[in-house]
Amino acid sequence: MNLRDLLINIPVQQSSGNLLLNISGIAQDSRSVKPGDLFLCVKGARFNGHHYLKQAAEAGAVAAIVSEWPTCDFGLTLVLVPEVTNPVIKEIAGAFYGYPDRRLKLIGVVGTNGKTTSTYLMKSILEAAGHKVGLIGTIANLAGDQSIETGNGSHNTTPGVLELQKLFAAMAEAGIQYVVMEVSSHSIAQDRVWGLSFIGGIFTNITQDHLDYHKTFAEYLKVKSRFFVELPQTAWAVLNLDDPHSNGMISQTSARVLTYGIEHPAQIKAEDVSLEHTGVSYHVCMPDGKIKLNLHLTGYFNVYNSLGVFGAGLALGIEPATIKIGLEKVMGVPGRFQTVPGASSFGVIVDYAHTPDGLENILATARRLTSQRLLLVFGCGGDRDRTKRPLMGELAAKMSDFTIITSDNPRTENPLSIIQEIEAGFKKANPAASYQVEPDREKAIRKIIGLANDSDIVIIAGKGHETYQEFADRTIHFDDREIARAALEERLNDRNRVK
Ligand SMILES: CC(=O)N[C@H]1[C@@H](OP(=O)(O)OP(=O)(O)OC[C@H]2O[C@@H](n3ccc(=O)[nH]c3=O)[C@H](O)[C@@H]2O)O[C@H](CO)[C@@H](O)[C@@H]1O[C@H](C)C(=O)N[C@@H](C)C(=O)N[C@H](CCC(=O)O)C(=O)O
Ligand SMILES: Nc1ncnc2c1ncn2[C@@H]1O[C@H](COP(=O)(O)OP(=O)(O)OP(=O)(O)O)[C@@H](O)[C@H]1O
Ligand SMILES: N[C@H](CCC[C@H](N)C(=O)O)C(=O)O
Ligand SMILES: [Mg+2]
Repeated sequence: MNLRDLLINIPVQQSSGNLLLNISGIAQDSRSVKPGDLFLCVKGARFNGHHYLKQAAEAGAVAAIVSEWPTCDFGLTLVLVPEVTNPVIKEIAGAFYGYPDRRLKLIGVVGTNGKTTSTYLMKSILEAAGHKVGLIGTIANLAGDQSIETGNGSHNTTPGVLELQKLFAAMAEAGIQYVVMEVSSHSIAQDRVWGLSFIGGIFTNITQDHLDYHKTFAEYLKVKSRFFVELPQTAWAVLNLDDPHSNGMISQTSARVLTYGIEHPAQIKAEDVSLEHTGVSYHVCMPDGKIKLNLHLTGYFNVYNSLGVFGAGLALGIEPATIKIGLEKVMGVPGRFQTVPGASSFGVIVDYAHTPDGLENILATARRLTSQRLLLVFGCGGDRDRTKRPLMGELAAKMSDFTIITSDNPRTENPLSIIQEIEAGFKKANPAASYQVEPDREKAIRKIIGLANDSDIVIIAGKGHETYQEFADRTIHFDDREIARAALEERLNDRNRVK
């Protein structure tokens, strides 16, 4: 495709070189440029892409879009625009990939907790209704059962505009009809989802997180609400009425609204909730009937996640019996209340709870599932919202019987400083609560598994499906589930030796 054809909707201020040259790909990171690419110079939060023009040219880029005219063109065709924003990138990438999002039905899931879980449930419902479904989110990007790599290595929940267009193109090519995607607050604030026509959206909840980025809760709420404000009249919005912030979204959206809840009088309600180790059952009460669900996912919060997607299924005209089949097919979501096999007399659960609300929910659920002790290992991520650390410490002190405070992706921070901030909340809430500090997460997991007695539940929180631990100078392979399994095996071998 020639460069000029990619610029049809772009306000070009100046250019040099051949605008008719062929473009074989688009990159916005010099490290991923391939020969024949168009390089987009983005001024980001940490770097200025204009400083990487030379590297891009050396990697084979043939042209670049800039917002600052460089002193040297490195042999590239240059195009000057006022700013290389995400909407500009969306236009260029859209033209390159043939506007793939227009060929897909997009459903967005917005909320602090429950997005990943909801997308897995929604995918299963749509598949039960006979559709080919894509999924975009924290754990993976999927076209049906096929995983699609974005190749940018950033592990974003909602990928950047360029990766999104690439993903949509691959999905459209694979015959996907619906795409269920997690829409993070960062992605709304940064216009990563700008210009996408969602057919509907689900709101799970909003509680404290990401104040490092959004600064205030009011701003965080405003950003999440923006998704619903921008939904067109033709779209639907399914909102959780038990979250008080849904009311503001309902009054601001022009989409068709459907509400769900347990406590408040919503259109779709859960009744007779029964929580077991193996799952949760309840009745969904709808305006025109009632249906019993037996989910393999457990936790009170999964009643909310499943109600939200149930509402979305109804909004799409799917029969309740089909929605039920889809929901009951889901055996689990990786790293979400995932039982580690190998412990016979006590339970070991790995969970992605990394917010105060997530931790509170997971501990409350586990408490209802044991008559014995609740043992917890957790930490908080570095270079992320610091204010959630003492709050999570506080919850651990109040809700678990014994806690080991450890590290969770310290990134550029000192692991012990993060732990101290958690510890401050812990001690303040319950000076008598017993705990230990062990910054080495592997040792912490081994230690807590060594301490478990019959019928206890061990919760390993914060990293869920993650297979890495990020430090200032390196990222290592790290999987809570692998370490817990190895620790359980060792414990068993040790006990057999003693016998
Ligand atoms: C702070 C933040 O959110 N940054 C996001 C943003 O990056 P940015 O545009 O600011 O980029 P930058 O790193 O300053 O670099 C500027 C430009 O220089 C380029 N560059 C840089 C270095 C180099 O050697 N060569 C080069 O060309 C970069 O590719 C980029 O184009 O846009 C990128 C593309 O969309 C994102 O990948 C990136 O996410 C970073 C990696 C990140 O960690 N984000 C987290 C906080 C995040 O977004 N999390 C949410 C989940 C939150 C939730 O739980 O709800 C998410 O959606 O993932
Ligand atoms: N509806 C919910 N309400 C509160 N907590 C929840 C809910 N659903 C899940 N959780 C808790 O939050 C954790 C993360 O769940 P999930 O991955 O589905 O959320 P997410 O919104 O995708 O998170 P992220 O923002 O990191 O992508 C779970 O492991 C569980 O502890
Ligand atoms: N989406 C969340 C994930 C946090 C997971 C936790 N393990 C951490 O690294 O802090 C975030 O980016 O804040
Ligand atoms: Mg997620």
